[in-house]
Amino acid sequence: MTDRIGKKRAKEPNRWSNRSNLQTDAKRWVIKIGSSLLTNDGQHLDTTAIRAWVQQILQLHQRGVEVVLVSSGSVSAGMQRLGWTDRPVSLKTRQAAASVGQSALIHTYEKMLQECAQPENDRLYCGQVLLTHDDLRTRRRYLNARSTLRTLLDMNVLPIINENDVVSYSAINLGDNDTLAALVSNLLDADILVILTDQAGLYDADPRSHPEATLLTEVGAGDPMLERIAGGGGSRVGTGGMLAKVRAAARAARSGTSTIIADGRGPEVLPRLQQGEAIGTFIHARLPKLAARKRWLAGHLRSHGVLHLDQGAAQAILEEGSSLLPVGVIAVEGTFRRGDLVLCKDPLGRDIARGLINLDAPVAARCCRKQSHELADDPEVLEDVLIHRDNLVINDLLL
Ligand SMILES: Nc1ncnc2c1ncn2[C@@H]1O[C@H](COP(=O)(O)OP(=O)(O)O)[C@@H](O)[C@H]1O
Ligand SMILES: N[C@@H](CCC(=O)OP(=O)(O)O)C(=O)O
Repeated sequence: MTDRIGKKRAKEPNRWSNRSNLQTDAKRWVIKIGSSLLTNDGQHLDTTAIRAWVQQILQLHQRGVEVVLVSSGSVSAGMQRLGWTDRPVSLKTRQAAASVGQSALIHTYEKMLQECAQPENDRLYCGQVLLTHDDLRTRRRYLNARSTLRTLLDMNVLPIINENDVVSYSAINLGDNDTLAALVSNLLDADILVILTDQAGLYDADPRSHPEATLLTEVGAGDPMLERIAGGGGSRVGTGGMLAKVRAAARAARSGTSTIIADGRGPEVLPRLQQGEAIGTFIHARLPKLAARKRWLAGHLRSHGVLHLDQGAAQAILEEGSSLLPVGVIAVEGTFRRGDLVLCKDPLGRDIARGLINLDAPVAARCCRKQSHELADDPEVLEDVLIHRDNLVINDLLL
């Protein structure tokens, strides 16, 4: 198995972008810290380790990196507070432990952020975000979650995300936070997803049962080989295991986000990654972010409205790759909302493009034919571009 992977890897690095550059250039990071790492024996939060990660996150912040933290640990923290020694198995006891533990978990992060703050730097506050499966599947809630997270980032706040274990029930819960972290990476178009765990990265076999296993340094997301070597479920404490991490990397790659799996106990692991060091396993997204986004858009079947374009606007988006401005739109149809997919038609009624619109339908309707300066005083006109070119996919058949 090692040989097969070895041969493949020997050919592949040329096809991939330089990992060191990707790491140093990444401006928005989603960092996931798993249960196995956060706890001592699965029972207590390891506050010394949490302090070290908080210090590292503060360093990233100082270097202009936006960080979103996905942190497990609520069940373990709850066990600690409740004096339980065995991990709860029934859904209701697990939910109860999570309820008690989540506040302890956030309290620990807040305390560490306060203790590690440097007087010369602005204080970094954290905001708790608990998400369920439904929040990410339902378009409206998805957009709300995205907008809240973006606002927190704009306000320079560290969002700390966990699954809302108290209301998630087994049939629909995400289960492991690797999946949640990948979905959040898609939601926010993260530049990089860093999954910190209790191993140095992804090995060609489970290092617990195969001490001779070799660490893989660079692989491609979605390679079926990875699922085979990633073994089954997680450790005694963790939920998803390496398999969930490999699948999360494939999911993150859909938005062009590459993933790093690394040892969370490694000294200064986050700042060193940010400086481009080759630590852990780098899972390349293969497609650049913009191409991944456009592919996702192209596959999005359901449109919520239509924009009728004049000839100038049709030409500008088809031939010059421009964004769509309100001045080139003659009329709008449909009851779409900001963030929905809409079709663009030219004066002959042909579907020439599809894209994500920046305004709700009534606001878009009153912007038609108007120049940007005519819209400057309208508080509901949140953007002067109707569809940004990065969110626009042209109908190739017409070119
Ligand atoms: N190929 C592999 N490489 C590395 N670890 C593996 C592999 N296959 C299975 N594992 C196991 O996955 C565990 C990490 O997953 P998990 O316990 O869910 O961690 P976390 O709580 O950090 O999400 C490791 O401790 C390791 O035993
Ligand atoms: N939401 C749960 C975490 C679930 C879990 O263990 O996930 P993971 O750390 O990915 O193995 C908690 O906070 O305890």
